Amino acid sequence: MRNREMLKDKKRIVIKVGTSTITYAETGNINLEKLEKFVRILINLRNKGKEIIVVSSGAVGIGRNVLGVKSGVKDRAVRQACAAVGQGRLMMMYEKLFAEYSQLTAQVLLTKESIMNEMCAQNARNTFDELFAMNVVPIVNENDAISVDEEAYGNFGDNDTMAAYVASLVDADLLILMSDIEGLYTDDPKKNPHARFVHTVVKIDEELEKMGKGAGSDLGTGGMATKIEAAKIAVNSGADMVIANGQNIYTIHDIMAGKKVGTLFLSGENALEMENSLAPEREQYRRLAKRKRKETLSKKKENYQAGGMDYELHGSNWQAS
Ligand SMILES: Nc1ncnc2c1ncn2[C@@H]1O[C@H](COP(=O)(O)OP(=O)(O)O)[C@@H](O)[C@H]1O
Ligand SMILES: N[C@@H](CCC(=O)OP(=O)(O)O)C(=O)O
Repeated sequence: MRNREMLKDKKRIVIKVGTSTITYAETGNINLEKLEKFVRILINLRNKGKEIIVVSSGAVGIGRNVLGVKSGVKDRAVRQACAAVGQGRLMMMYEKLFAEYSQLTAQVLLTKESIMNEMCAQNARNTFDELFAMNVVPIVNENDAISVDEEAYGNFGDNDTMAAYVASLVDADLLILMSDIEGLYTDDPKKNPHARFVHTVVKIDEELEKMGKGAGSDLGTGGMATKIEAAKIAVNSGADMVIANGQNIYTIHDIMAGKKVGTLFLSGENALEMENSLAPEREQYRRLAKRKRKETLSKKKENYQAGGMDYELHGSNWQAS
């Protein structure tokens, strides 16, 4: 379990790619080479018998690019128009690439209501089940052209949490978020050079939540904060989650092979197993640390004695008096 072997056996997998993964940051154009590789990886996973759902961002970025709209436009109608144009272009590219391997795809555009309203959610669940039965790969995005943030349910705004809701809706056992960074650090490494990488998360607590800051680029939405939100939803629904760098899209192979790439968030059952398996190692470490502390203390005492100095015990530490 601890060496991520269990990832090999995952059957129903939701894979989310961010705008930064499928477009060139400098030009905003689609990265065709990467998209093609991505599609091949997905078909290969299908060939292995996995059930795949793709959550793909990119509608707004691609639409902006083809319409020549400058980045950073905040006007909602413009953004939604960009999404409407971009979504078509995005889907056309996926269709074309999947068709090369005779793999059928389906566009599923969701709103927050379609997940939060139990009747809509049941409909969506039935649709996904039917698509799986028909061997179709669903390609999901938020219905950006119509979703608004003021109404009863609001909108997702970011595909990280939406992908987690989708994973929960279809009872996926793994959610993979391909990002522009290799995973979670203790702080945004673009701003804090001392940030350390986190390989595995067993428990999402307040301290961990504080690590996740906003997006690091103009293209990204949500940053690490929404990915931690997504992790909470995923692990609570019983799916493990991995955040990895989409720069090298073949990393998906490594994840599925159980290699130690990205940050793995363990779901309840797996987290418990990990905790238990770590217990003897922790105990061993505690004993070792205690022995080392004792050795250091007696060395200190010896040094005081050798130097003819007076010393006394302060708490559990020898200090010169
Ligand atoms: N604790 C953190 N660890 C890693 N990245 C972080 C952290 N806090 C904020 N970030 C930022 O989140 C970004 C990734 O999210 P985002 O910009 O939404 O891109 P994407 O949509 O490609 O996932 C990183 O590039 C980084 O700048
Ligand atoms: N639904 C939006 C993407 C929102 C989003 O989360 O974007 P990203 O941070 O690039 O994954 C779109 O397709 O442009």
